[in-house]
Amino acid sequence: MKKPDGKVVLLGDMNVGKTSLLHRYMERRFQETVSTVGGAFYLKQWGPYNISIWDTAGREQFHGLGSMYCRGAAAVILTYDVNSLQSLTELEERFLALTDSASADCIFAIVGNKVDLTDDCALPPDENRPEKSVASCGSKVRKQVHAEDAIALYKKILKYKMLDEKDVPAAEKMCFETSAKTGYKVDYLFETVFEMVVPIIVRQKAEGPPQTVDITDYKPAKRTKSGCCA
Ligand SMILES: Nc1nc2c(ncn2[C@@H]2O[C@H](COP(=O)(O)OP(=O)(O)OP(=O)(O)O)[C@@H](O)[C@H]2O)c(=O)[nH]1
Ligand SMILES: [Mg+2]
Repeated sequence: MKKPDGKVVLLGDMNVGKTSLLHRYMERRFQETVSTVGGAFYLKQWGPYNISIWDTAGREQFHGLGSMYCRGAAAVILTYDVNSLQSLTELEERFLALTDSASADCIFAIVGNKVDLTDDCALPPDENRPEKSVASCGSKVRKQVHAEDAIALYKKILKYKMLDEKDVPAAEKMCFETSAKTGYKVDYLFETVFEMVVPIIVRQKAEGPPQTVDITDYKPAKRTKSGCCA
Protein backbone atom coordinates (compact mmCIF):
# COMPACT_ATOMS: atom_id res chain seq x y z
CA MET A 1 0.00 0.00 0.00
CA LYS A 2 1.19 3.51 -0.78
CA LYS A 3 2.23 5.56 2.23
CA PRO A 4 0.03 8.59 2.84
CA ASP A 5 1.73 11.98 2.55
CA GLY A 6 -0.89 13.83 4.58
CA LYS A 7 -4.03 13.27 6.54
CA VAL A 8 -7.56 14.70 6.53
CA VAL A 9 -9.94 13.67 9.33
CA LEU A 10 -13.73 13.78 9.46
CA LEU A 11 -15.10 14.40 12.95
CA GLY A 12 -18.64 14.90 14.20
CA ASP A 13 -21.53 13.39 16.09
CA MET A 14 -23.02 10.03 15.14
CA ASN A 15 -25.52 10.06 12.29
CA VAL A 16 -24.48 13.42 10.77
CA GLY A 17 -23.32 11.67 7.59
CA LYS A 18 -19.51 11.46 7.75
CA THR A 19 -19.35 7.99 6.22
CA SER A 20 -21.94 8.92 3.60
CA LEU A 21 -19.98 12.02 2.56
CA LEU A 22 -16.82 10.00 2.15
CA HIS A 23 -18.66 7.29 0.19
CA ARG A 24 -20.25 9.87 -2.04
CA TYR A 25 -16.89 11.42 -2.81
CA MET A 26 -14.83 8.26 -3.20
CA GLU A 27 -17.41 5.76 -4.51
CA ARG A 28 -19.61 8.31 -6.33
CA ARG A 29 -22.81 6.98 -4.75
CA PHE A 30 -25.08 7.12 -1.73
CA GLN A 31 -25.86 3.89 0.02
CA GLU A 32 -27.22 2.82 3.39
CA THR A 33 -24.52 2.88 6.06
CA VAL A 34 -23.95 1.25 9.40
CA SER A 35 -22.71 3.33 12.30
CA THR A 36 -18.91 3.42 12.16
CA VAL A 37 -16.92 1.41 14.66
CA GLY A 38 -13.49 2.90 15.43
CA GLY A 39 -12.32 4.46 12.17
CA ALA A 40 -11.42 3.69 8.58
CA PHE A 41 -9.64 5.55 5.85
CA TYR A 42 -9.52 6.00 2.10
CA LEU A 43 -6.45 7.00 0.15
CA LYS A 44 -6.91 9.73 -2.42
CA GLN A 45 -4.28 10.60 -4.99
CA TRP A 46 -4.12 14.37 -5.29
CA GLY A 47 -1.49 15.53 -7.77
CA PRO A 48 1.76 13.90 -6.66
CA TYR A 49 0.45 13.30 -3.12
CA ASN A 50 -1.47 10.52 -1.41
CA ILE A 51 -3.91 11.92 1.08
CA SER A 52 -5.50 9.65 3.67
CA ILE A 53 -9.06 10.65 4.55
CA TRP A 54 -10.11 9.26 7.92
CA ASP A 55 -13.71 8.50 8.74
CA THR A 56 -14.19 8.37 12.51
CA ALA A 57 -16.97 7.06 14.71
CA GLY A 58 -19.26 9.70 16.21
CA ARG A 59 -20.56 7.39 18.91
CA GLU A 60 -19.61 8.42 22.42
CA GLN A 61 -17.89 5.13 23.29
CA PHE A 62 -15.28 5.71 20.57
CA HIS A 63 -14.58 9.26 21.62
CA GLY A 64 -11.14 8.43 23.02
CA LEU A 65 -9.94 7.41 19.57
CA GLY A 66 -10.58 10.83 18.06
CA SER A 67 -7.41 12.59 19.14
CA MET A 68 -5.35 9.62 17.99
CA TYR A 69 -6.85 9.88 14.51
CA CYS A 70 -6.25 13.63 14.50
CA ARG A 71 -2.55 13.33 15.24
CA GLY A 72 -0.62 15.34 12.67
CA ALA A 73 -3.76 15.98 10.59
CA ALA A 74 -3.36 18.63 7.92
CA ALA A 75 -7.12 19.25 7.86
CA VAL A 76 -10.09 18.44 10.05
CA ILE A 77 -13.60 18.40 8.60
CA LEU A 78 -16.00 19.11 11.46
CA THR A 79 -19.36 17.76 10.32
CA TYR A 80 -22.85 18.50 11.63
CA ASP A 81 -26.40 17.90 10.43
CA VAL A 82 -28.17 21.12 9.33
CA ASN A 83 -31.34 19.73 10.92
CA SER A 84 -29.76 19.32 14.36
CA LEU A 85 -28.51 22.28 16.35
CA GLN A 86 -27.24 19.80 18.93
CA SER A 87 -24.89 18.29 16.36
CA LEU A 88 -23.29 21.73 15.84
CA THR A 89 -23.03 22.35 19.59
CA GLU A 90 -21.35 18.95 20.00
CA LEU A 91 -18.58 20.02 17.61
CA GLU A 92 -17.55 22.74 20.01
CA GLU A 93 -18.18 20.85 23.23
CA ARG A 94 -16.99 17.36 22.39
CA PHE A 95 -14.92 17.32 19.22
CA LEU A 96 -12.86 20.51 19.10
CA ALA A 97 -10.51 19.42 21.91
CA LEU A 98 -9.69 16.24 19.95
CA THR A 99 -7.97 18.39 17.35
CA ASP A 100 -5.23 19.45 19.81
CA SER A 101 -3.08 16.67 18.35
CA ALA A 102 -3.50 17.93 14.76
CA SER A 103 -0.76 19.77 12.88
CA ALA A 104 -0.16 23.31 14.20
CA ASP A 105 -1.19 24.76 10.83
CA CYS A 106 -4.18 22.42 10.43
CA ILE A 107 -7.04 23.69 8.22
CA PHE A 108 -10.55 23.56 9.66
CA ALA A 109 -13.64 23.08 7.54
CA ILE A 110 -17.14 23.11 9.03
CA VAL A 111 -19.68 21.12 7.09
CA GLY A 112 -23.46 21.13 7.47
CA ASN A 113 -24.73 17.96 5.81
CA LYS A 114 -28.23 16.73 4.80
CA VAL A 115 -29.35 19.98 3.14
CA ASP A 116 -31.56 17.86 0.86
CA LEU A 117 -33.95 17.46 3.82
CA THR A 118 -34.45 21.21 4.29
CA ASP A 119 -36.82 23.66 2.68
CA ASP A 120 -33.96 25.89 1.54
CA CYS A 121 -35.19 26.23 -2.03
CA ALA A 122 -32.72 29.00 -2.72
CA LEU A 123 -29.91 26.51 -3.24
CA PRO A 124 -28.05 27.60 -6.36
CA PRO A 125 -27.80 25.17 -9.28
CA ASP A 126 -24.64 23.15 -8.96
CA GLU A 127 -22.93 21.00 -11.51
CA ASN A 128 -21.68 18.67 -8.76
CA ARG A 129 -25.26 17.70 -8.01
CA PRO A 130 -25.94 14.51 -9.91
CA GLU A 131 -29.58 14.05 -8.91
CA LYS A 132 -32.59 16.34 -9.05
CA SER A 133 -33.98 15.73 -5.58
CA VAL A 134 -33.15 19.22 -4.26
CA ALA A 135 -35.72 20.68 -6.66
CA SER A 136 -38.84 19.83 -4.67
CA CYS A 137 -39.29 21.57 -1.33
CA GLY A 138 -42.85 20.54 -0.48
CA SER A 139 -42.28 17.96 2.27
CA LYS A 140 -39.11 19.47 3.66
CA VAL A 141 -38.34 20.85 7.07
CA ARG A 142 -36.97 24.23 8.05
CA LYS A 143 -33.24 24.22 8.52
CA GLN A 144 -32.25 24.29 12.20
CA VAL A 145 -28.69 25.47 11.70
CA HIS A 146 -27.87 28.41 9.48
CA ALA A 147 -24.66 29.45 7.77
CA GLU A 148 -24.15 32.21 10.39
CA ASP A 149 -24.13 29.60 13.19
CA ALA A 150 -21.36 27.68 11.44
CA ILE A 151 -19.40 30.88 10.80
CA ALA A 152 -19.70 31.76 14.52
CA LEU A 153 -18.29 28.33 15.37
CA TYR A 154 -15.40 28.82 12.95
CA LYS A 155 -14.54 32.06 14.73
CA LYS A 156 -14.67 30.31 18.10
CA ILE A 157 -12.25 27.70 16.75
CA LEU A 158 -9.81 30.44 15.76
CA LYS A 159 -10.06 31.85 19.27
CA TYR A 160 -9.53 28.40 20.80
CA LYS A 161 -6.48 27.87 18.57
CA MET A 162 -5.30 31.44 19.25
CA LEU A 163 -5.18 32.15 15.51
CA ASP A 164 -5.65 35.52 13.90
CA GLU A 165 -8.45 35.76 11.32
CA LYS A 166 -6.10 37.43 8.87
CA ASP A 167 -3.65 34.48 8.93
CA VAL A 168 -6.20 31.77 8.05
CA PRO A 169 -8.76 31.15 5.28
CA ALA A 170 -11.92 33.26 5.70
CA ALA A 171 -14.82 31.74 7.64
CA GLU A 172 -17.15 32.07 4.63
CA LYS A 173 -14.74 30.00 2.57
CA MET A 174 -14.41 27.24 5.16
CA CYS A 175 -18.09 26.70 6.03
CA PHE A 176 -19.87 24.36 3.64
CA GLU A 177 -23.34 22.92 3.25
CA THR A 178 -23.58 19.55 1.56
CA SER A 179 -25.82 16.63 0.81
CA ALA A 180 -24.21 13.22 0.68
CA LYS A 181 -27.52 11.95 -0.65
CA THR A 182 -27.72 14.16 -3.74
CA GLY A 183 -23.99 14.90 -4.00
CA TYR A 184 -24.59 18.63 -3.56
CA LYS A 185 -21.23 20.41 -3.02
CA VAL A 186 -19.47 17.21 -1.93
CA ASP A 187 -16.72 17.38 -4.57
CA TYR A 188 -16.35 21.09 -3.92
CA LEU A 189 -15.83 20.44 -0.19
CA PHE A 190 -13.17 17.77 -0.53
CA GLU A 191 -11.35 19.45 -3.40
CA THR A 192 -11.22 22.82 -1.63
CA VAL A 193 -9.75 21.08 1.42
CA PHE A 194 -7.21 19.12 -0.67
CA GLU A 195 -6.00 22.29 -2.39
CA MET A 196 -5.43 23.85 1.02
CA VAL A 197 -3.60 20.90 2.55
CA VAL A 198 -0.97 20.65 -0.20
CA PRO A 199 1.26 23.40 1.27
CA ILE A 200 0.91 21.76 4.70
CA ILE A 201 1.93 18.38 3.24
CA VAL A 202 4.93 20.00 1.57
CA ARG A 203 6.00 21.49 4.90
CA GLN A 204 5.34 18.26 6.81
CA LYS A 205 7.39 16.27 4.31
CA ALA A 206 10.25 18.72 4.67
CA GLU A 207 10.12 18.38 8.46
CA GLY A 208 9.22 14.65 8.50
CA PRO A 209 6.65 14.37 11.36
CA PRO A 210 5.21 10.93 12.24
CA GLN A 211 2.13 10.09 10.18
CA THR A 212 1.29 6.79 11.81
CA VAL A 213 -1.52 6.10 14.25
CA ASP A 214 -0.18 4.80 17.57
CA ILE A 215 -2.84 2.50 19.01
CA THR A 216 -1.05 2.37 22.35
CA ASP A 217 -2.25 5.96 22.83
CA TYR A 218 -5.87 4.83 23.01
CA LYS A 219 -7.36 5.00 26.50
CA PRO A 220 -10.70 3.15 26.63
CA ALA A 221 -13.66 5.10 28.08
CA LYS A 222 -14.50 4.29 31.71
CA ARG A 223 -17.35 1.83 32.20
CA THR A 224 -20.30 3.02 34.23
CA LYS A 225 -22.27 0.79 36.62
CA SER A 226 -24.94 0.27 33.98
CA GLY A 227 -22.32 -1.15 31.66
CA CYS A 228 -22.47 1.76 29.22
CA CYS A 229 -19.43 3.81 28.39
CA ALA A 230 -19.12 7.29 29.90
N1 LIG B 1 -31.25 12.67 3.65
C1 LIG B 1 -29.95 12.49 3.90
N2 LIG B 1 -29.57 11.47 4.68
C2 LIG B 1 -28.25 11.32 4.89
C3 LIG B 1 -27.27 12.18 4.33
N3 LIG B 1 -26.04 11.77 4.74
C4 LIG B 1 -26.25 10.70 5.52
N4 LIG B 1 -27.57 10.41 5.61
C5 LIG B 1 -28.19 9.33 6.39
O1 LIG B 1 -27.92 9.57 7.75
C6 LIG B 1 -27.65 8.34 8.43
C7 LIG B 1 -26.27 8.39 9.08
O2 LIG B 1 -25.28 8.50 8.06
P1 LIG B 1 -23.76 8.04 8.31
O3 LIG B 1 -22.98 8.46 7.13
O4 LIG B 1 -23.70 6.61 8.70
O5 LIG B 1 -23.41 8.94 9.59
P2 LIG B 1 -22.04 9.00 10.39
O6 LIG B 1 -21.77 10.43 10.70
O7 LIG B 1 -20.99 8.27 9.65
O8 LIG B 1 -22.39 8.24 11.75
P3 LIG B 1 -21.40 7.44 12.76
O9 LIG B 1 -20.61 6.49 11.93
O10 LIG B 1 -22.29 6.74 13.74
O11 LIG B 1 -20.54 8.46 13.44
C8 LIG B 1 -27.79 7.22 7.38
O12 LIG B 1 -29.09 6.69 7.45
C9 LIG B 1 -27.59 7.96 6.07
O13 LIG B 1 -28.25 7.34 4.99
C10 LIG B 1 -27.72 13.25 3.50
O14 LIG B 1 -26.97 14.06 2.96
N5 LIG B 1 -29.07 13.36 3.33
MG1 LIG C 1 -19.90 6.63 10.05
